[in-house]
Amino acid sequence: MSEQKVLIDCRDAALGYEGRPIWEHLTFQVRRGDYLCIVGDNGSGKSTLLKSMLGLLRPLSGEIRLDESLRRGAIGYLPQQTRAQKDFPATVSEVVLSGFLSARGWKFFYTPAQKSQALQHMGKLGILELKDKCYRELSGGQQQRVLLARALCAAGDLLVLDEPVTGLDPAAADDLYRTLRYLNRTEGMAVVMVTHDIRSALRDAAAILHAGRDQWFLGTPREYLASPYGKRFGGDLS
Ligand SMILES: Nc1ncnc2c1ncn2[C@@H]1O[C@H](COP(=O)(O)OP(=O)(O)OP(=O)(O)O)[C@@H](O)[C@H]1O
Repeated sequence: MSEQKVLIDCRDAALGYEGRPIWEHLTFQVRRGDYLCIVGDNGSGKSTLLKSMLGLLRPLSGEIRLDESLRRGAIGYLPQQTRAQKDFPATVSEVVLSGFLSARGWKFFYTPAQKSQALQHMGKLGILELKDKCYRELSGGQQQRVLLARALCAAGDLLVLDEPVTGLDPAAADDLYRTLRYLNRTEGMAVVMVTHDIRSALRDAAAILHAGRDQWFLGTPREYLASPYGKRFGGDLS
């Protein structure tokens, strides 16, 4: 068992709306350096869980406890992109820097430290040369990198991603996964990702949480493949 700091501690939680639970008796932890993929059919409750993890939806019972830094807003969140966002008329730098908005408080300008951090994140994600370009003129893969750099500005130890490769071609998707592996393995960031890409979940995740209609399953990729949920995919880990 990892000795890393616990970021999210979910204990016997029931999650849902108007008193009707979608998840029941949900218990799991996310620690620094974890890589958790949340999978399951459409409508099975994945977004409901993300909203609860982000503190946007209160559990019906039980509790989801967030580490102090997360409660102060240090969560890098990459939401599903809407069409309107794809057409956002701002430069790449402006979009990346907006990741600091919640930390900026009453100030009107970004601090030199924030500007330099934003440049570092852009460098790390290979988009530095795009910094003065207009966001809406970029490819889908480049846009996701910009949004990831933006999420890193807000992130402390945790990145939360909602179907991040939707609409990307296989090469761009692989690029994004490689970057996430780097952030996870080299920088120790915890990654929590909702995904329909079961192959990448089996390859990269340390744990898979399956949202089922009546019950959920949590285990390693190997345990998942041996479970009734994973057997459906009939794949292997090679
Ligand atoms: N605000 C809400 N109020 C009431 N019910 C909701 C609300 N949001 C979602 N639901 C219901 O909760 C259930 C789970 O929805 P959720 O969006 O969490 O599923 P999902 O697994 O993320 O689906 P998808 O893969 O399609 O994104 C669905 O039956 C949905 O209709």
